[in-house]
Amino acid sequence: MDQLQNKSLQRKKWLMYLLLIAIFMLGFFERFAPAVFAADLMAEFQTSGSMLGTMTAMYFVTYTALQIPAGVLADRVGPREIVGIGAVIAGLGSLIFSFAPTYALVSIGRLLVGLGGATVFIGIMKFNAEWFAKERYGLISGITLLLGNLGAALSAGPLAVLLSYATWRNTFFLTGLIAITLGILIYVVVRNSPQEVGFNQTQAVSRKKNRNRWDKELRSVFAEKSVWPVLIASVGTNAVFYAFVGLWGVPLLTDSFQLTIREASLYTTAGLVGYGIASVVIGWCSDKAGVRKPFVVVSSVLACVGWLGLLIAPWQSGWSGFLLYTIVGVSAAQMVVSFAVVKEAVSPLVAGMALALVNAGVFLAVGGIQPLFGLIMDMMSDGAQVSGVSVYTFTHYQWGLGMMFFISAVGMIASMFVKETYCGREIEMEQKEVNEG
Ligand SMILES: NCCCC[C@H](N)C(=O)NCC(=O)O
Repeated sequence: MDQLQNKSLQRKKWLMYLLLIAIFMLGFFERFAPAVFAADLMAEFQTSGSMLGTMTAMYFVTYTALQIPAGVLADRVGPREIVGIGAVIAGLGSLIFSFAPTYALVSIGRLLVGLGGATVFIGIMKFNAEWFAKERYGLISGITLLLGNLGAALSAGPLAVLLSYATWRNTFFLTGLIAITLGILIYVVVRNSPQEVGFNQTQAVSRKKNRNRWDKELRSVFAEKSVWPVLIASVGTNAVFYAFVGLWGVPLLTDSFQLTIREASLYTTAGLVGYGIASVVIGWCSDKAGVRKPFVVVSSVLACVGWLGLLIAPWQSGWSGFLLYTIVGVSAAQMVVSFAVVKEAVSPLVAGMALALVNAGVFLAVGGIQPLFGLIMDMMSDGAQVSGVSVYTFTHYQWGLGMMFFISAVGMIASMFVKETYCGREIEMEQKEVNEG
């Protein structure tokens, strides 16, 4: 390939990546935006908090349930089709949400947003695997997760400001239109691999050559021993962190140290910022070093240190609290290397399924850890309530933190069993040996 061709290929690749990342960020925005509208939604539909929770949870349930099918489709059909169509479905869901006159219809809208959105992350990770050099997979995965989380951050602060000018209906109407437009553009512009635009310099194996049955392949991914330690290690770092910042991280500080919600959110923000920055740094460092496992193990150890610190160290609100929240956030960036390991441990033909399995596992774990944390605190509390709301002290939270430490310790043990994939070079060497032999 001459220099001119290479330049044109690079331009096309980044344009396609930009379109995909735009819909990924929009998806993250939609995922968390209902939190900002909670009061408006409850008032408009005359719902209780639990009904509102059920409606917003529809997104997560659908999203999680569809991860594996999305992985199968990413491998068998391709990112262009699944993300393009998924974005249009999510956009239609968002439009229905914005017009819905009833609770039932607003819930259907939310469900469609989850259904369409479920294809996006796995689609991008598959696209990255096909289009970017394997030596850069860690870095590009880190950048992808960082940008997605930026979409989540936009749904918190800036959306709250925007709400003084626009209603939730206008906001979802606009995001719906943007999602549909992006979906169409993705379908038209994105190509699944460089071969599709006439270049033949990728490590990807053409889907056309794959005549295996998808269910057999999926079973082979579930049976792949090297995937499970990665998943357990990721639960011990990433799932515990998400479960904490998503629910218990703020009340722990307001109940134990009498901080305001605004002050307490600064600590979870510190964790998220640490997570975002560390995602890019760990991906880059792992690519540069040419190894994955040491980064997985060190992150798991860091998670244990962070949770143990929150559990037994004499920390307070202030720098010590910020430090511990940041440590558990930084450790969660292990996910970037975890995704790279599973992608490299399996054949490129089933990379989407393997990535989906780990992502779905982490989502499921977050959904389990959050109520378990509350349940443990309820079991340990004397049932004291103020205006019908349970009152917890730091001692109650310590039981929940103990569970977090336990999960991270199990993850750390699992991390020792993670396979070293040498950034994909191992598979390449094995394939070379097979070809030569
Ligand atoms: N509830 C959040 C789980 C996060 C899992 C994983 N770290 C992630 O960010 N996945 C990206 C996605 O949007 O699926």
